[in-house]
Amino acid sequence: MSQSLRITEIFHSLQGETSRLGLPTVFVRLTGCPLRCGYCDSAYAFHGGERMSISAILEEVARHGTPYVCVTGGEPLAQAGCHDLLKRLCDAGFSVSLETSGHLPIETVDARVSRIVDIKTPGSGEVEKNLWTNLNHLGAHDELKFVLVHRHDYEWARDLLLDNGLHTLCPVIFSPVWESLPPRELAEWVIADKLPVRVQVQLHKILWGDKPGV
Ligand SMILES: C[S@@+](CC[C@H](N)C(=O)[O-])C[C@H]1O[C@@H](n2cnc3c(N)ncnc32)[C@H](O)[C@@H]1O
Ligand SMILES: Nc1nc2[nH]cc(C(=O)O)c2c(=O)[nH]1
Ligand code: SF4
Ligand SMILES: [Mg+2]
Repeated sequence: MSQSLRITEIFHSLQGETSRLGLPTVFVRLTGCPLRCGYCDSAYAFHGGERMSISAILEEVARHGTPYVCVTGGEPLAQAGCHDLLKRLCDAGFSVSLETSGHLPIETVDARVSRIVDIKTPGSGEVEKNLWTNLNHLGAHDELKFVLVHRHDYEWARDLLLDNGLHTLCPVIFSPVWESLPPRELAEWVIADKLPVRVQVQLHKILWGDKPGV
């Protein structure tokens, strides 16, 4: 039997995060996640979904006719078939990014994929799940991301960044939790501390609000 993955949704939108911000992109959201971040905007992907073969996923992605694909979830790497899916998307010529929680090993991901690796903060409730050895496998086309709940998260992330020179590994994003940490406050903290990070607000939520499929 050919390999299948559990899929919550496949949709076409503008990339709302990372250095690919604003690019028309097809999103493949895999079902299931072993973490429970308090702020998660994708909890509808924890359960359910529909089994799809990798060929059927590729067909659906290709139907949208755009070169950029973002594989997300849920936690995509929690499904064994994710590695094959990423490889097949790259083989088909797509420019692929992966959103991952940083809880599972990233070194086995196809080298052509741009890996966006969250570092979970104390405010997420999942800080103890960070797999710190992932930091040894980052390259220039990957990105590290901190999603921040409050000032304490900011100071924790800032100190971790500066103590370990994380910005020398790959670009680093600081993003406020939507409608929790005011983006302007985060912007002013980063300016005051002259941090070598990119402050980013989720573009798709500014455009369409916080809902599935955008
Ligand atoms: C839904 S997660 C899926 C991928 C993976 N499980 C992870 O956590 O990276 C995709 C991205 O959305 C971020 N995110 C989730 N809820 C958010 C919220 N309420 N505000 C801002 N970013 C959020 C996550 O931190 C992560 O960077
Ligand atoms: N437009 C849009 N951009 C995104 N970038 C990462 C997303 C995600 O949920 O991982 C996402 C999403 O859900 N929508
Ligand atoms: S790891 Fe990602 S999908 Fe899972 S709960 Fe956290 S933000 Fe949501
Ligand atoms: Mg999202």
